[in-house]
Amino acid sequence: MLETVKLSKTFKDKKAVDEIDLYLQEGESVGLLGPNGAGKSTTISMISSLLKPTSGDVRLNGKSTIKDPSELRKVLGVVPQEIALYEELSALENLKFFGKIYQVKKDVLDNRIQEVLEMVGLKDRQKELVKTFSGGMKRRVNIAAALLHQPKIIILDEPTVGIDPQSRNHILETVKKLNEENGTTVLYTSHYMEEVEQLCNRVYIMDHGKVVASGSKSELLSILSSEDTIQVQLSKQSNELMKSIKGIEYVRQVEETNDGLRIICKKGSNILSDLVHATEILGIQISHYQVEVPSLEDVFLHLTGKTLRD
Ligand SMILES: Nc1ncnc2c1ncn2[C@@H]1O[C@H](COP(=O)(O)OP(=O)(O)OP(=O)(O)O)[C@@H](O)[C@H]1O
Repeated sequence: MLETVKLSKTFKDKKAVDEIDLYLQEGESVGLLGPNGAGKSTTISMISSLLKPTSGDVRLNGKSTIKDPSELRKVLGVVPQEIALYEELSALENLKFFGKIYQVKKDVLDNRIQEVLEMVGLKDRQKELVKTFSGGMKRRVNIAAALLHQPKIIILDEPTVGIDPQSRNHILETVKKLNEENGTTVLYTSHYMEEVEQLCNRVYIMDHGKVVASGSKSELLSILSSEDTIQVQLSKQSNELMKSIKGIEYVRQVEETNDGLRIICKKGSNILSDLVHATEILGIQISHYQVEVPSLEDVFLHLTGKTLRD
């Protein structure tokens, strides 16, 4: 349906997006994950025809949207990171204004505004001025505006950053419903792995302008199937123990935790007996030992060396 082909953007000498190939199939909900500066917003701006790529293409049903974005504009709704609303107008007045911009027909606009207000849970607040709204409520008005022309595809750029939990839940539920009940195709960028796990059936992980991995959750988790992550609680912390564990050839990474160590090592290795041996020499007791079930967050850390909130 919608795809990017070797999509790239360079700002002066900075390659913000580097030959990205993404695709969205009709009815899918796809996550775009990456740390700050990975290139997510730049990618989204190019997909939405708000920013011209340095090279590469964006295609809707095989046709370039860079040469002619008119078809894309009809079927795409974009919720940008920045709130773009008139503070001195009510939610209703803002939506009337956006309805005109999106060229929603006059005879259906009033009904459509009520529908989208219902979707984002702001029907009973529609007459209040936007300047009196919380950040989360403003973002919900933004989402409502992007939905006015009944887009087949919606792109949301980190819609839940810095907002109250009630609005966050509303937004997540709205996006889920849009995808599952209305069949709207969704591209959702986020720092929050759990949101993407909840909402999306496929994920792209971006870092330094490139896609470093993509696939369903189970496909991404299989990246880690060659490794075990082990949490150990110890009677005391010891640099010497860290050093000795780090020195074992099948150990890939060791981190200190609040009460012990987190060890990433080759699957099926003999870490328990080596650990027992090393702690005994140093007079340290192991109070708990657990092999972790990996999460997408672990995959992300493995691929980028960063946590999502870095
Ligand atoms: N207009 C611009 N001029 C120069 N550099 C830019 C511009 N826009 C983005 N960049 C740079 O491009 C890189 C990618 O930025 P982008 O905003 O796309 O990342 P992001 O993944 O969306 O990050 P965040 O999660 O912080 O929004 C960053 O290094 C950023 O500083």
